[in-house]
Amino acid sequence: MNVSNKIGVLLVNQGTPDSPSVPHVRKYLREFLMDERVIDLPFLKRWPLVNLLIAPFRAPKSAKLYQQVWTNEGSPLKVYGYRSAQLLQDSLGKDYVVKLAMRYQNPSVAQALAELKKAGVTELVIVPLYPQYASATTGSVYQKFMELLQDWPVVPPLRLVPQFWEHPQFVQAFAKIGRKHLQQQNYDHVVFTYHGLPERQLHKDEPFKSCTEANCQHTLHAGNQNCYRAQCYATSRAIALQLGIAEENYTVCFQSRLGKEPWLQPYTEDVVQQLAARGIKNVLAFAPSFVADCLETTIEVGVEYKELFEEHGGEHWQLAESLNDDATWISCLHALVQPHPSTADALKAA
Ligand SMILES: C=CC1=C(C)c2cc3[nH]c(cc4nc(cc5[nH]c(cc1n2)c(C)c5CCC(=O)O)C(CCC(=O)O)=C4C)c(C)c3C=C
Ligand SMILES: [Fe+2]
Ligand SMILES: [Fe+2]
Repeated sequence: MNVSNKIGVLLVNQGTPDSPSVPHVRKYLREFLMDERVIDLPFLKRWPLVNLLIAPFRAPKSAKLYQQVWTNEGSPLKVYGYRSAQLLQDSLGKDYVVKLAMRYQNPSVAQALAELKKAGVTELVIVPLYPQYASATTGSVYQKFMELLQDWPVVPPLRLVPQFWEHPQFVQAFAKIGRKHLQQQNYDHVVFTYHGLPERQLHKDEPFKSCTEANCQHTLHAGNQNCYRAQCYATSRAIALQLGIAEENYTVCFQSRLGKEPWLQPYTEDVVQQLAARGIKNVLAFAPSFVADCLETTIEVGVEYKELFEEHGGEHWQLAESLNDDATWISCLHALVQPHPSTADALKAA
């Protein structure tokens, strides 16, 4: 019998509002922040915090920022997501069906999975688009899938792609973008700024109780290999090594803090001011926890930190653009989906 296998590939990113209007941004924030892995408080504390405090007050401010990044095609995160999905589809060929999903809002994970089911896929590969593991991101995507697959009478062979910060093509893709900037201009310093997390979230999975800033900053070992902070430092080391940037010429920091409790430190806003105070004039900033430009890169890093740097005496602050639809990044995605010949290829060869 001739069995034709089709492999469904789902690229999943964080999500973005359907439009930059206040009601759509509020709806997005509510869904996002009510995820227990994002705000890891009991429901009775999380619900009023999100629905009565954060979403109503943050939505109008965030909507104004979303209006600044919005393009004719929509939110950049989604536009680059669709482009990457199409390029990956072209690269993988007809034995694969590639879809994009957003963990929050649209296209929803449920909708994308239903489309893959309709397309008759017999295997699934889930690719959370987060280079470093965090419970709030990769963990949440995995959980969502496991919930949705509960309704499938036949659960197909499934592969959950893990964090990929050390994948050679991921590192090369960022290094290539950095090299282009370093050839155009002299920089005194490089900043690697990562999306932050509440510090407390790191200590939920520490079998060896070894997660400390000093420890995670320098080593990645069995005890902290799943630690987001340790992976962020390791990502920076890998990119810096490719670019020949010495340790004293770069700084790792964490952005986007929400609320009053301690998040991962050093905070990017403090680092920006300290660098300017040290007389650093030209900075190249990478944001390698994102694979596509979005509000958090274009506005927060590219506009807000730039203004802060200049206010404190800095002269030139440049955001290195994200991977977006870069060819090396698409080959990284291809390798993540197909690390070795697929079942379909093996069947064809037999
Ligand atoms: C408790 C709050 C938050 C945690 C924890 C968090 C983790 C986290 N987020 C990303 C990637 C993205 N975040 C984006 C937007 C965004 N993030 C938060 C809050 C937390 N994130 C908010 C409130 C928002 C909305 C924007 C705003 O109001 O500031 C986005 C999407 C940006 C877009 O253009 O739509 C991404 C992507 C990571 C990688 C991460 C933990 C590692
Ligand atoms: Fe976020
Ligand atoms: Fe750690």
